[in-house]
Amino acid sequence: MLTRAYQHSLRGSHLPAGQPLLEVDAISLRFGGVKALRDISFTVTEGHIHAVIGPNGAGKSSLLNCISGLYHPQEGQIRLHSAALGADGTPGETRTHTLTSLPPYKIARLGVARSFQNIELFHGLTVLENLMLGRHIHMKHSVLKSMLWLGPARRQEIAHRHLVEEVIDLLQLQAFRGKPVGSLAYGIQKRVELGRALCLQPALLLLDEPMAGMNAEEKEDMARYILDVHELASVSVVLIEHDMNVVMDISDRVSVLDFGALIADGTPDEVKADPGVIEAYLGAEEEDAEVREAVVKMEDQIEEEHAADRAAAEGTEGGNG
Ligand SMILES: Nc1ncnc2c1ncn2[C@@H]1O[C@H](COP(=O)(O)OP(=O)(O)OP(=O)(O)O)[C@@H](O)[C@H]1O
Repeated sequence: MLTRAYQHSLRGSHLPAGQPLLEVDAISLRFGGVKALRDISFTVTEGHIHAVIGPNGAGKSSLLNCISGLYHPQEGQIRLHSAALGADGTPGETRTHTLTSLPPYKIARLGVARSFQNIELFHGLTVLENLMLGRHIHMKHSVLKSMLWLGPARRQEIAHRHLVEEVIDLLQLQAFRGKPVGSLAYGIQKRVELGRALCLQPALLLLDEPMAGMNAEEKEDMARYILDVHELASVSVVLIEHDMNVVMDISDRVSVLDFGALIADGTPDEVKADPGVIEAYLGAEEEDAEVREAVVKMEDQIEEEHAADRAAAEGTEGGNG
């Protein structure tokens, strides 16, 4: 819940809602003989939560890595649209940036912020320090000088602190502000990671499985925070998720990957009813069930062998006594 009115906009884009923000246009990515992405096209709309879902190995993280510049697809283009802010505060001239050939830091400067599947925070630093590091792109003075309170760096730090405090408030991190990130529960660390990406004032927020490894209650909390980021801060989000049920309630649009191909792209209701999607997910579930069954059988066998060993050892001890 909001506790006060916010002064800073956390949204880095000035495009009107409903316009194309990110266009993924016929991208293909190969690793040697592995085709991780095959001719993928879809559009992310300004103001949307756009989920990309798919079973393990479908290509979701590869796609996110292409958008954020960690991977460069061999074919196709990814374009980001932006608008300058006019003097009267309304959106001005629009520009298109081709991301496909840019390095990650330039893509981040254009306002594309991301969180990672495995938490990538500084575990020895506090929540506040980690969030301040999320502001580095907007800082003229180094973070080190700011931490040392030197001259103009101090004024800069105060301005950035205001924004960071609003992120802390939005994500209800007040109780953890001064604690080292490494000492916090996993679910809170994931929230701090979301906060750090938000501190960039992103035009587009890329979240890579923000609910991975969480129990049902933690997943529900995280979904609530993502909705708050979207509704209260109006930030557009691309959300990668493995679990179809988690994203259906909060997404405006869903793209489904399977074996590197886009098998569906539509509203949650359209995607849920798509026979190809149902088959891909049922297939994956059946495979999971087969693996689980094999593991149970193996564990039973190991247990039987241990029991036989123990019985033999007891028999030997009895004989010696
Ligand atoms: N750096 C890499 N080198 C070689 N192969 C890779 C690399 N990254 C991904 N792949 C391969 O590309 C395919 C897609 O993997 P990716 O991690 O994108 O899938 P995913 O949908 O994110 O899976 P998960 O849900 O398990 O995270 C897989 O076959 C994977 O082994």
